[in-house]
Amino acid sequence: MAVYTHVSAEALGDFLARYDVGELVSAKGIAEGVENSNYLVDTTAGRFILTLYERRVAAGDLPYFMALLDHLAAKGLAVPPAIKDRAGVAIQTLAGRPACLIAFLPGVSVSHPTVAQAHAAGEALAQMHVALGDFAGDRANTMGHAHWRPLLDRCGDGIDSIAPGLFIRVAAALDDVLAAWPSDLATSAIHADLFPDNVLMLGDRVTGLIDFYFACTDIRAYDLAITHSSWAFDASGAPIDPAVGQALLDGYESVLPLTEAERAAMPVLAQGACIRFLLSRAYDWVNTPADALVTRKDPLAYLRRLDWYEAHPKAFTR
Ligand SMILES: Nc1ncnc2c1ncn2[C@@H]1O[C@H](COP(=O)(O)OP(=O)(O)O)[C@@H](O)[C@H]1O
Ligand SMILES: N[C@@H](CCOP(=O)(O)O)C(=O)O
Repeated sequence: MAVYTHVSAEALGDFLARYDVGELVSAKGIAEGVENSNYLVDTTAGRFILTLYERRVAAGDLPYFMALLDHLAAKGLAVPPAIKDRAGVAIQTLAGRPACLIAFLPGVSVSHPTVAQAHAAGEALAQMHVALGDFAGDRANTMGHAHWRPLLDRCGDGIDSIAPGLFIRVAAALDDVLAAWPSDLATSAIHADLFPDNVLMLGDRVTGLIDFYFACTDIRAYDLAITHSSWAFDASGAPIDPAVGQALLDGYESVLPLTEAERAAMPVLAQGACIRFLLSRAYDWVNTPADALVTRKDPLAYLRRLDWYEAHPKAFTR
């Protein structure tokens, strides 16, 4: 459940009155997601998403995220731009939180991607990278590789309560990955969290890419590695049909072929992706009470993926 901030009907009605979006009909908290509070809002003019930014989203980063969404939407990509009120303002304050009213996109996120769906997601990621080639915005990756050791240190010994020996296991993997981390690959704005739950689909068609709140400037192929680490495995971290992971890569390369240097770096980028999500999940696991409303995500699913990438160094070889 991810509704951290309650918005009263009165406050929402006053908020919507700033916009040309009709009258409030209904509003329901959305259970999916872990970062922000999201409501599905129906008005007499249509359907919208109301997002109140919590936790890891800094208000100062919102102009970057909104500019990125406007850039992609202007190029015809299926992303949800924020709606502007009558004064042209997109980033608002509601119930004491930064808040945006966002275009609703149709589609559902798949739990068990098929080959065709993974191929379409890979294509959509590459199309996004192409469209971001001339995006001027810049945001440092606050969850990037330079932050992983400090994050592991902040988890501390507590991480061993998740699995005995986890601290030492992650520290060793981190040493290897940081020693091999590439410094010469193309960078651009990346999504950095394109998990299946952030891709809306109807059948085999991508109808929306959402949740850009980790977007940042980083290695472009790292975005593909993050996406692979989330699409090619099930929720427990076990690899699903290898054809699904391959279809994701094929879909990506049908639009934007990898360079040889990018392909060679994919194993270390994928292991880095595993460490990044293992650590953020572990930090949340250790710091979120087991009875909190939000569902904690399993850090060990990312340890299993890390094990798999380490054991399959040729997974990205043609
Ligand atoms: N623009 C949108 N159109 C349709 N549904 C959306 C949209 N944005 C979010 N959602 C729904 O809300 C859920 C949570 O959104 P998300 O941005 O992933 O939250 P969080 O940032 O908390 O992880 C999504 O899984 C999806 O069901
Ligand atoms: N995708 C991350 C957590 C971020 O959650 P999201 O719902 O905002 O995508 C993970 O699975 O660890």
